[in-house]
Amino acid sequence: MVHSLHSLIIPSVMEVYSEYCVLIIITLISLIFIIKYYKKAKSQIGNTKKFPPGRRGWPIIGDSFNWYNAVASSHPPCFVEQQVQKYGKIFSCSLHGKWAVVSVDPVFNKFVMQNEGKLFQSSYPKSFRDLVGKNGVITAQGEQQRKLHSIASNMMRLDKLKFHFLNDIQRVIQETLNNFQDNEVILLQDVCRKLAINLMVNQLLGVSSESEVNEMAQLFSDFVDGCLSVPINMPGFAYHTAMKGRENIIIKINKIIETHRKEASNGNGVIYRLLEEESLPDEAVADFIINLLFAGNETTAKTMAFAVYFLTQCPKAMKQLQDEQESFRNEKGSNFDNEEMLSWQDYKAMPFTQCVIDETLRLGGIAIWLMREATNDVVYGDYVIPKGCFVVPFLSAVHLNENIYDEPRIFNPWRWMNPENQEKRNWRGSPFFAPFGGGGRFCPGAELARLQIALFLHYFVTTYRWKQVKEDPMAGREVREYTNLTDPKDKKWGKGKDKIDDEEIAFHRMVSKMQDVTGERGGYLHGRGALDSDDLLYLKEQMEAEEDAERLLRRTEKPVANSSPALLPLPLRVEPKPKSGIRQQDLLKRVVEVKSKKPKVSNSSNGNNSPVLPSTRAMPSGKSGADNEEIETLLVRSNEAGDRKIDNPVKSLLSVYDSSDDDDD
Ligand code: HEM
Repeated sequence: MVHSLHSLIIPSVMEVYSEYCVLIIITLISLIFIIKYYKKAKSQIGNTKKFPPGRRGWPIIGDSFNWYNAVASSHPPCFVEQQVQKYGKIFSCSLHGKWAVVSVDPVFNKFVMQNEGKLFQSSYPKSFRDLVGKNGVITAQGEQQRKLHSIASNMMRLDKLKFHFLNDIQRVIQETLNNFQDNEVILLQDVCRKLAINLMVNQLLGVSSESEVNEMAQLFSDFVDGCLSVPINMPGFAYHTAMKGRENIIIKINKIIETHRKEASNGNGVIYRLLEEESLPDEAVADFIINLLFAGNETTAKTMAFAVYFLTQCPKAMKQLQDEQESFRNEKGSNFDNEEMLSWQDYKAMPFTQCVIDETLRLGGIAIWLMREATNDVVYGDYVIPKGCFVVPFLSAVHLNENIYDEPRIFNPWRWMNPENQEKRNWRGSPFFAPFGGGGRFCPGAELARLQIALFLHYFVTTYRWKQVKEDPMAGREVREYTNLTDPKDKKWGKGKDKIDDEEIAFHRMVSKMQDVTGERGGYLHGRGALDSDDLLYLKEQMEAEEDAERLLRRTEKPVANSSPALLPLPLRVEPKPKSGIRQQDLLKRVVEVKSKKPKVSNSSNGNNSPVLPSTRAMPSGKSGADNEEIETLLVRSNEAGDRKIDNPVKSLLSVYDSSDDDDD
């Protein structure tokens, strides 16, 4: 039984166990009901010859256990891949006593996402709806969902982020990281979780004082944990604590609303803009905030943690990212630590960091699959999907498909510099890369999440250092050299372009974008017959995204275009850093000297190897892939770029892997 949007996006091991518990409870209590439903569903399917093929699994339980074992494993799509080999890219199976059509077909996935609210809709159990609130965008359907979704998208639009969030995010990151004590042993995932929650509290509620942030963060944390638990609303159960957390959050939110109305107080949080710019009833305001909090918290935290994990496994990528990030500090000189922060221009000039984020989203499987229900009998190609059937676009399987990506289980941020991948890379509309979903439920927090992750990476890699205490055996299993995937010979565009060409491209893109928009939002348009402001907003966002991608490409192309093939591969180039003497390798060595007597740090043995996908589920959940292994990371703050002396030698100890599932409790 799926309990929450979170469980659809990032099932963790704890969640899997709670799924089992729920499954058993439901199976026992609802046996008769399920058998009835099963028979009904079967007769329905019996009548439709073209129901996608697939195995039926065990009675009632169907394939539920295989399914959850797979998504908790190091390679979530493994169950799906087996079925695909037997039955094709769209197949059926039985989950929780209900038929599910699972797809690894990018085009069908896009079709499902685009037809949200028309042929398909997301569906959640009542327990989850009660927890996140029925007035929030996640559980809302139809017109209400569209309205809330457009408010959320508008609040977190790219151009608003620079005014409302840029500096606040940096301040919260600095404060949160600085708060970890020297010699404190902290799991990396806990650092990221704490950080993500503090960011959410700050950005949604505009709360900035440390005590208030901590108080709200605790309530939020109770709430989020309960979303992943067995839905028993009795004292002692996490679900009950979460419901209490929800009540307390609502009390806080109502206080903010009251003070805002009485004293015209204003802050920088989304809530203030919501109150100023929109006219939602108070209870809808609370649910709106709670929904954003829920959807944006774990997703961002896990992406941050995965990014550091993958980078730690891949020293070349780490170095390139560190060089890119340190260049901003070098430009700003010693002012940086005191008063200056990264500017919007800086953020827009981080091509490699953006590649790292995209690669982390692709490989890390943050959004593994989406869950929908057919609202009608849907005919797609040769298939008929009966009304009421679950429909599961399995995004991760597309992201890890070797027919779509070269060496898909390798962390290779450079792949995104390859012009051939530029179209794929459009995470707003590409069928091949949809880490933020698509269609009417496309993640409204996507830009905010990317900004938070980029800024986190900046402060993390330029200000802290860490080391793996134990080696990851996975990294040694497959030894690979990075090869430059952006062979200049393959460059079809971007070279020698003149203005007219550019204009032509822009014009064509405009036309095709219009078609995309009318296609994607076709259902809405049919009713109204014309593009509305939402459509135009959407269109503008798409155009901006593409322009960004194009600018990024131009920037990233230059060095490759100018370098001869003999100098390839680009990622292997080692350049001295004139200003900042600090290098990850050096840092790691020195850290080892401080912490352990080992002559070499673990990642040096990793050398030029590109890490294989370790355990996409392992890092957040602490399970599988590297089950018994703990890679501890020593985090040390360096006070000044260029200062080779360690002023604060042992800031804190992080661990990339958690060897237990406890943290999800
Ligand atoms: C790396 C971080 C993130 C990832 C990978 C991610 C991914 C996704 C995905 C795949 C969906 C679509 C779910 C579906 O179609 O059923 C979604 C929806 C959503 N996301 Fe995100 N998200 C992230 C961060 C955020 C942040 C920071 C926020 C807000 C502060 C946010 C708010 C939402 C909301 C409100 C929805 C529901 C939209 C709707 O149902 O209309 N997300 N996210």
